[in-house]
Amino acid sequence: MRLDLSLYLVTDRGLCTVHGLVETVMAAVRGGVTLVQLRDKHASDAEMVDQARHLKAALSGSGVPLIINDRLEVALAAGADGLHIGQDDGDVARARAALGPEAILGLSVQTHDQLARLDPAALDYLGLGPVFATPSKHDHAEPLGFEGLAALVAASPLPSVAIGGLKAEHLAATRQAGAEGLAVISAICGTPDPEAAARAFAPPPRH
Ligand SMILES: Cc1ncc(COP(=O)(O)OP(=O)(O)O)c(N)n1
Ligand SMILES: Cc1nc(C(=O)O)sc1CCOP(=O)(O)O
Ligand SMILES: [Mg+2]
Repeated sequence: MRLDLSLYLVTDRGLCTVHGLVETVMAAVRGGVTLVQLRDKHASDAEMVDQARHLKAALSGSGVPLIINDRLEVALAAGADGLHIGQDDGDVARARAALGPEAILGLSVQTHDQLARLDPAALDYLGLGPVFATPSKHDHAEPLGFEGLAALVAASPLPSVAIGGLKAEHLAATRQAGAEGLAVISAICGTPDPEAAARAFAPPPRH
């Protein structure tokens, strides 16, 4: 499946109180989300496989891939399109070997040391952040700001999305920093109209 990092929705079931998880995601896809990550820190593996299967069915035919956060076994069991792991979430080479060459595999990076150590051949994209402090991830690293983001993007061997406290008003600065896209939770999940919230991230028309 084609990897378009423009607008990456990372889910938080606890914030999808108005429409529920699947309807929130599908509204956001209608609004322009290009990639979806199922992230649930509280669900059991079985619950997450169930959520992933429902999402996968709903996304079928949309061309939008479903990525699983953290849990390789869930990604495999649900037949998801890929996996996103952080620095402490397991071995990239093992994940690639288990998922196969066609799956999408993303890695979180916060520092230049981490960039220098990664194996680009095993990965498809990087999640760089946090740009800003955010209540959506309690254990996040020191915020990068746009200058720090630009320095990481410049040194990155792979396409990247920026993450952490990003809103639609940050689209231009994020692109200016060189990231291919923005990954967001609360700017879409926590809103009463996820379709409109996603649409707000559309780039302005070119003249
Ligand atoms: C696109 C994207 N980028 C970064 C992250 C953060 O991953 P990680 O550092 O493993 O933190 P958790 O999300 O697991 O709390 C991400 N999920 N997605
Ligand atoms: C899941 C996640 N990872 C981050 C990182 O810095 O790696 S920040 C983050 C939370 C992003 O949520 P929001 O868009 O609501 O700020
Ligand atoms: Mg993780």
